[in-house]
Amino acid sequence: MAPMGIRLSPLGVAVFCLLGLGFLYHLYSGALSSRLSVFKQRKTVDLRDLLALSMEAAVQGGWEVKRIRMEDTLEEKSKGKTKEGASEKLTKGDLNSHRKMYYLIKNTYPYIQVNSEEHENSDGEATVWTRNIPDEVLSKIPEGKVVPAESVTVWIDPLDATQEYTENLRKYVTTMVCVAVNGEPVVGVIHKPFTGFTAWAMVGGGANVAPRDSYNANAPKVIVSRSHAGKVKGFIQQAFGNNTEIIPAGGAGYKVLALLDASDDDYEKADMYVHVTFIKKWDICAGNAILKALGGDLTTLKGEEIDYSGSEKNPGGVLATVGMDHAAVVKKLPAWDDENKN
Ligand SMILES: Nc1ncnc2c1ncn2[C@@H]1O[C@H](COP(=O)(O)O)[C@@H](OP(=O)(O)O)[C@H]1O
Ligand SMILES: [Mg+2]
Ligand SMILES: [Mg+2]
Ligand SMILES: [Mg+2]
Repeated sequence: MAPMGIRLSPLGVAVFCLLGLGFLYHLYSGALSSRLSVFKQRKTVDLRDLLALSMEAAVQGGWEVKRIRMEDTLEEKSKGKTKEGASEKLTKGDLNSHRKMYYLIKNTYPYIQVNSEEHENSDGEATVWTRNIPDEVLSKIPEGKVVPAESVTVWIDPLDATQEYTENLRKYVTTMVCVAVNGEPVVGVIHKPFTGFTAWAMVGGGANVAPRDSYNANAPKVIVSRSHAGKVKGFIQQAFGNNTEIIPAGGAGYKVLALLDASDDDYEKADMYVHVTFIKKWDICAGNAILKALGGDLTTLKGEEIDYSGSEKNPGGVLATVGMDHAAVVKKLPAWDDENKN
């Protein structure tokens, strides 16, 4: 009798091999994807590159803001009401600028967090940054500064002072980009679409604007909102007296520039900026970064630093100063009762 042997059918061998290969692929792809996710966590970004990109985004958004105003095709709508009941306006200038700015940044760095005031469901622009760093940046910041990509939050205000934009008060209008690292504002860009001026600064790097020579902390000229003022007048008079000069102006970006030496436009020269109603982080982050780079401060009315990560809300008001003792000013302010917190 012939010994019993196992006959392997060629089909069986093929199926067996395929199963084996599948199993190995499963193991390997698991290991590979976990390695890739480690790689992803280690992505980095250079803050000087982000500054140059932010400047480019603010300028490109600004072209749209200017064009829509010149063509008078604002298509003004209301997004709803602020907590205080003012109409929150939205125009084609806000939306077109958002599209330019958001996608330029997001297409260049898809893996960083970008928070814009506006949103849009249509397909975005296919633009990518040219990687050109302006000479004025290279000369003031000779070396880059690399940080982990996951520590970065970018805040975009595609059009600040929309209310004034609808009233054709052009000098108040800006486009803004801010880069925060671990919640701290480090790069700020405020662009003026109608003069073409771009104010920029990087904390610990450089800036193209500077504080004025002197400020009056005892009898200050205080710049405030003209369309979201709330009870700011009484608040300021309680701190500095009934004769305090109060300057109503539009735009959070404009009001920060009014503290500095910017000369592209006709700025009211203010000693401090105070805001008592609710405000969002895209309104104040760029100004905060610029003031911080110049040794100034932008805090809540209790003097607390603002964390530019997470939620967009800033319910604690704003006090912005440069070239003076910020903590001493906070002490002069009336108690802030968080009435705007939600
Ligand atoms: N109470 C409030 N609620 C929501 N947004 C406010 C606000 N007060 C001011 N802002 C926003 O902060 C920016 C500056 O305001 P103001 O000119 O009144 O000082 C404006 O940004 P946008 O124009 O980008 O919406 C405005 O909408
Ligand atoms: Mg708005
Ligand atoms: Mg704004
Ligand atoms: Mg806006």
